[in-house]
Amino acid sequence: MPNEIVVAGLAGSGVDTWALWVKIMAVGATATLSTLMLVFTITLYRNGDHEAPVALHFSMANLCATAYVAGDIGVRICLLAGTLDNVMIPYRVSLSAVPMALASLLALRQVLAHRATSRRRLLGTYLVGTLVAGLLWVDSPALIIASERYRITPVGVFADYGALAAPFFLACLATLLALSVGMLRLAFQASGRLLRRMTLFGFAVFFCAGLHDTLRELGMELLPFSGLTLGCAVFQIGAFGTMVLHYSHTLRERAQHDHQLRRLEDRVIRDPLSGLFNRAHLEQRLDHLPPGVGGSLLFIDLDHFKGVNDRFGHDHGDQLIRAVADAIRGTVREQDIACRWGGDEFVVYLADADEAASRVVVERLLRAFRHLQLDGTPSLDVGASIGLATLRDEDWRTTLQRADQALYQAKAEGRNRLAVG
Ligand SMILES: Nc1nc2c(ncn2[C@@H]2O[C@H](COP(=O)(O)OP(=O)(O)OP(=O)(O)O)[C@@H](O)[C@H]2O)c(=O)[nH]1
Repeated sequence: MPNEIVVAGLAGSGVDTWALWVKIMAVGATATLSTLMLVFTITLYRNGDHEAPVALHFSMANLCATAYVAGDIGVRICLLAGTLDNVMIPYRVSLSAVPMALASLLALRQVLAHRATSRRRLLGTYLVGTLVAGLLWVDSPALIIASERYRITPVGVFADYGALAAPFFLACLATLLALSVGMLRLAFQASGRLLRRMTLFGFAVFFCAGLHDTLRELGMELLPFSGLTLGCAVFQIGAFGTMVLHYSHTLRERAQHDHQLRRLEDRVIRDPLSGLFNRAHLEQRLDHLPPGVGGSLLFIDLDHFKGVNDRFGHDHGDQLIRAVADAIRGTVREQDIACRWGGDEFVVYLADADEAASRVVVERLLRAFRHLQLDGTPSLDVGASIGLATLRDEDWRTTLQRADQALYQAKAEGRNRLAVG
């Protein structure tokens, strides 16, 4: 049919620019969301998320939906531009997207039903979809599209169909129907899963739109526009929202998991009474100090601690250990390592501190220990004996032995003082 006659026929065909703008907005939304979904899918795969295959086939279906809408827009632009020479190209793009989308949805159904679906089976599904899509590009009265000719109706342009057209559209509809029923059953079994519920919703939208558009292609016009275009946009907006929710849920779960892991790690490396590091952790950290690193070790032992236990009871003794630990924590720096060595003994590694700097820290510690207040007791004048040794070119255990000897010296010299080893 000559173009002029076609364009003239379109003048009263109801092809309005508003419908074009709606479709352009729909394709903008679907294209953006498809891209975001694809990025999201890649992130799921990189994080080893078990929902990643679901997201992949879902994204594929969305990309096909985008191609469907884009092709549909191409047809409409050709109509408005009044040049129908190439209208069959976007028309075919749009129609080819249907079997491809169905293949993606079948693959989605397969992974939802059987997590361990073989790759060969999934590839087979996509191959069949591609072959059917390929048939749409062959002009033959025996196939789906008979020729390069088209039909003009009040709602748009339709291909000159071949013998397989009606079976093709009905097969697409039957596949959609079967998928919807299967999905319904799956969604019912896994009603708690947001992603699956969303799939169900998507199928409901797709099915209604697919039914409408199949009838429309077969000549029964219900609404003056293609339902799949808007159905795809609605579906994708919902699908993207679901993905965001799913991802935020995954992130929340991961944060909780990390928190629990940190708490467990803390239990392993900390002394439960004082909250300081335990001996094993200090030993491990000192074992991993780089060779030649500076610093010093303090060996602290409370004076007459047994007397506190005897006078005020074991609970007050525990309270004093906690108070001393707080005082140590409040005095040392972030990079230092303070540990409860055992009983009333504490060891502190002062990073990069020479003897002079360490003496300043010891002064502060002894001052902090004075007048520690425990519940229901008078202010305690807690004294501590401290042995100090700076790291040399030797094993840290040797340095600690020197600090320990210095501690005994401090005890011997009358307690509550510092001795350097
Ligand atoms: N309350 C309490 N007491 C503890 C804990 N661990 C050890 N002790 C007690 O701490 C006391 C340590 O006593 P000693 O090693 O004799 O030391 P001291 O009484 O401080 O005497 P000097 O070190 O010689 O000044 C012992 O009586 C232990 O039973 C604990 O976790 N809580």
